[in-house]
Amino acid sequence: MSTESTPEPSTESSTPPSLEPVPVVVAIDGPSGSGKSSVSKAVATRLGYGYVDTGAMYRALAWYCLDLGLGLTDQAAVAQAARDLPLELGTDPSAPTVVVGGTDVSAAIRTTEISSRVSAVATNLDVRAELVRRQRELIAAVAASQGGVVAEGRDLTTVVVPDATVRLLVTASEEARLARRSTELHGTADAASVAATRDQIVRRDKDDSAVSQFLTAAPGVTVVDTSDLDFAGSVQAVLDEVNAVPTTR
Ligand SMILES: Nc1ncnc2c1ncn2[C@@H]1O[C@H](COP(=O)(O)OP(=O)(O)OP(=O)(O)O)[C@@H](O)[C@H]1O
Ligand SMILES: Nc1ccn([C@H]2C[C@H](O)[C@@H](COP(=O)(O)O)O2)c(=O)n1
Repeated sequence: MSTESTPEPSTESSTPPSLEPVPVVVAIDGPSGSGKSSVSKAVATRLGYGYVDTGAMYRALAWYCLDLGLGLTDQAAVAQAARDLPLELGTDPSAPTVVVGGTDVSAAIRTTEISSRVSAVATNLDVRAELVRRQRELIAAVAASQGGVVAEGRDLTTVVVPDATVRLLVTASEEARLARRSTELHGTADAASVAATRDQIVRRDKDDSAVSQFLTAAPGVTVVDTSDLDFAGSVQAVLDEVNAVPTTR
């Protein structure tokens, strides 16, 4: 007779497998002056994520082309410059930096000259192909290394990372956007200052919207309208959207 005992049925409880965090990609688009850059930086800081400012890449290219003496409407030369662009983008949301060929151009790319001329390079489709390729690589690397990334611009939700964890269109009325940019540039939103700001908001959005959808939300993209929110309220509205999405698998 065998002395071996019959194995008891397993008494293990049916504990669910532990959930692993997945790298989070928050994609934010919006028109000029909607507050997407400042809100994205604040959200990334709060969440401990990296920050990718894709507009800074188009601005850096415009700066590089002007520094080389290229005409921004010379499509082939500007596209070649995009492929050659020696760009390093710092992704710390509390101190994002933009370096081209060893020169820190973080401030130089924010001048009125670059703001008013950058659409000429951003509407060059060969430029977009090259910069979108670089943006996808950078976003994936930052998300993997930091657990999450907030990336913002005009075509993140539709072209660059349409499969992002969270897809938002941060917008505001034209009146609110003009007032914000006017206050930022001139310290006031009086009629003369707002009029002087129109090119940077209205004309630029018209030009940029010829190649990207950021005036209306694409299917699956959530609109965050900040027209009646203060800055802290805008940050909280975006955080609420991010926190509503499961980030484990
Ligand atoms: N409720 C608000 N939400 C967000 N930003 C606000 C708000 N009120 C004022 N601002 C200010 O609006 C200005 C414009 O914001 P920001 O530069 O982030 O816009 P943007 O959408 O990134 O513009 P652009 O695409 O032209 O760079 C900033 O000075 C910001 O502090
Ligand atoms: N994903 C992007 C980001 C930016 N642009 C264009 C739009 C602007 O004219 C320019 C600079 O952007 P900003 O720094 O003002 O946000 O680049 C784009 O076409 N696509």
